[in-house]
Parts: sequence; structure tokens; C-alpha cells
Amino acid sequence: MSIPVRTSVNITVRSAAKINLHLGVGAPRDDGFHPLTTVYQAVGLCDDLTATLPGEQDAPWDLRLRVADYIDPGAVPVDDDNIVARAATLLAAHHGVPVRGHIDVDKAIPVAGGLAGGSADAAAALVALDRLWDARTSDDDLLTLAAELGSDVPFALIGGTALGTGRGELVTPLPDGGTWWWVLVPSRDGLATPDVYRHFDKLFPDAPAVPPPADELLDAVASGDPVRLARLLRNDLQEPALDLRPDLGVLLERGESEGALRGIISGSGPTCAFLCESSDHARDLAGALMRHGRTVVLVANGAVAGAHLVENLHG
Ligand SMILES: C[C@@](CO)(OP(=O)(O)O)[C@H](O)COP(=O)(O)OP(=O)(O)OC[C@H]1O[C@@H](n2ccc(N)nc2=O)[C@H](O)[C@@H]1O
Ligand SMILES: Nc1ncnc2c1ncn2[C@@H]1O[C@H](COP(=O)(O)OP(=O)(O)O)[C@@H](O)[C@H]1O
Repeated sequence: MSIPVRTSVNITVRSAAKINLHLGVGAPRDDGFHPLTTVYQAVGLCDDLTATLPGEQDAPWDLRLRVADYIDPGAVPVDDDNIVARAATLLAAHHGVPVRGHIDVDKAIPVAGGLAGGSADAAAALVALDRLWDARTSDDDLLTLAAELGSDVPFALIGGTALGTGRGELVTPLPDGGTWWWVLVPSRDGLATPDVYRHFDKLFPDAPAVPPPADELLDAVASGDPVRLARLLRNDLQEPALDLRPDLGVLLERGESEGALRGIISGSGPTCAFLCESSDHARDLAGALMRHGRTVVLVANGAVAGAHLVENLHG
């Protein structure tokens, strides 16, 4: 009897979408970024990234993408512009090693949807390649590299429910007493984050230097009461997003009239997120929205973990 030999090592990392329960935005800083007080929540709508070491005959690096049927594959670059390639280059430079790896990304998080799908992939790439290269990056260094990749990327590493300050990159985990049920309705056409921030500046030229705080909402999150949380959800990018995409206002009203505790735009949009009381309530609402002609309606609960290794069945 021969014992099977593992010829390659596969590392699979799962990374979640986020919703901003509170997105308080201040006037732009000198570097152009907006100061934020935000409360992130990671929800169970995830991308999986698998990294494999190339064989000796193989190209040192390649990136493949598989997408859910509601995602346009053409919306995601597969060259050096992909944030996964940027993460690999940054981590390799940090350790002075060459970039090596075959990467497969299985995307379920809608693209340019305000759900931080690219940030989730970047965090997954940092965790997977650190393990694949046996680089042993410290947590502090991983967070620093994550912040270089994007304001939302440190939260994608940490997950759960957390406070984000600075430009969103300074993340502190929060006590969360609930299981929160969300119905997510993505749009076929994305909204570009910089466009929505630019529109915020146009609509609110007198925005405060210090972004609005989230104190009451933090109490609601700790209490676990969805009715209380629903009242306190706040997104300062909602008005600019709705101004750019008035159709989203109709969708928010529809979800609320069908019984959602509250509908909000997720981050810079255009995904609409509806808070529900329970999993049954979320399923009922999803059914109602589909009967009204929405073809893509997703149910997800939070809070879930940040980027983490999962068992690889193909390894
Ligand atoms: C709006 C939010 C809310 O969580 O999420 P999304 O809706 O994109 O998912 C984030 O602030 C998006 O974070 P992220 O997508 O990582 O942004 P980055 O790559 O750092 O920046 C992209 C661009 O967004 C603008 N930006 C981003 C963050 C910030 N605090 N102020 C900004 O003005 C800048 O124009 C910047 O050039
Ligand atoms: N791995 C990736 N996944 C998604 N988008 C990516 C990725 N790499 C680069 N991008 C680019 O980043 C943009 C923002 O994507 P995403 O993170 O999904 O949206 P958002 O900032 O709204 O949360 C996309 O329009 C796409 O061009």
C-alpha cells in the first residue's frame, strides 16, 4: 500500500462582506480622505481565496477568478490592478521575497457594491500568502500592510462588529449582543466609491471636521435588540448615493413597506441592506422582494469572522 503524497499545498481563506451600521463622514482632510466614525459589521456573504505554490515548471504567479452568476466577471481586473495582486506585491516587498502563487478567487460579494469585496479579497490574500510563504508576519504588520491597500482592508482582517476611525483604517472590536439578519439587494451597475465621496463634498460643503459619533448606536449593538438598532442606523453617504441613483430610494421604500425594520444603503452603495428581526423574517422579506421582480436578493447574518483559514477539500 502506498501513502498518497501531497505534491502541493493549498491554503483557502474565507473573507466576508461588510455593512456600515453607522457611517459618519467629516469634511475632507488635507490628504483628500474623509475622516470617519464608522461601525462596521462583517456579514456572511463571503469570497474564498485559494493560494497554491507553483511547481518548478509553472509560472511564478497567476490569478484566476470565478464569480457567482449575478457578478459580471468583466467588472474585476485580473491583472496587476487586482487588489489581490497588489496585496501579494506589498507582502513580498515587506519580506524581501519574490511574489509566488497560483491564486483562485471565488467571488460571491458583488463588485463595486459598497460591501468591500475587494478589501475582503485583499485581506484574504495577505492571510493566505503569509501562510503559503511561511512568512510569519506579525498581526501589527499585517494591519499596517492592510491599511496601505485600502481604508476598509484592516477591518476585513478583523471582522465581527468594530469601530473604524481615521479614514476607516483604525479598527477597534466592539461588544455585540445580537445576531443580526440582513437582506441584501445588489445592483447590476456599481457605484465608484470616490464618486460618492466627491458628491458628498458637493452636497455638504459645510461638513464638520469631526465626523458624527456613533455612541447611541454602540449601546444598541451591545443590547442585541434589532428594533432599537434599526432606528439608529445612519449612513452619511446615503444621500449622495441616492442623488446619483434615485432608483435606490424606490427600492429602500419597497423593502420597508414589505416589513423591513429599516433599509439603508451599504457604504457608498449601491447595495441596499434591510435589517430584519429574525432569519424567518429575512427569508419572508427576500421572497417578497423577489415577487416584486428583484432577481438577486441575498440573505446574510452578522457578525461573522474576519479573514480566516478554512478546510480545503481539494488540498
Ligand atoms: C465607503 C466605504 C465605507 O466603509 O466603503 P465602500 O462603500 O467603498 O465599500 C469606505 O470608506 C471606502 O473604503 P475603501 O474602498 O477601502 O477606500 P480606499 O481604497 O481607501 O479609497 C478609495 C477612495 O475613496 C475615497 N475615500 C475613501 C475613504 C475615506 N475615508 N475617505 C475617502 O475620501 C478617496 O477618494 C479614495 O481615493
Ligand atoms: N479582487 C477584487 N474584487 C473586486 N473588485 C476589485 C478587485 N480588485 C480590484 N477591484 C476594483 O475595485 C473596485 C471596487 O470594488 P469593491 O471592493 O467590490 O467595491 P466597494 O469599494 O464598493 O466595496 C471595482 O470596481 C474593481 O474595479
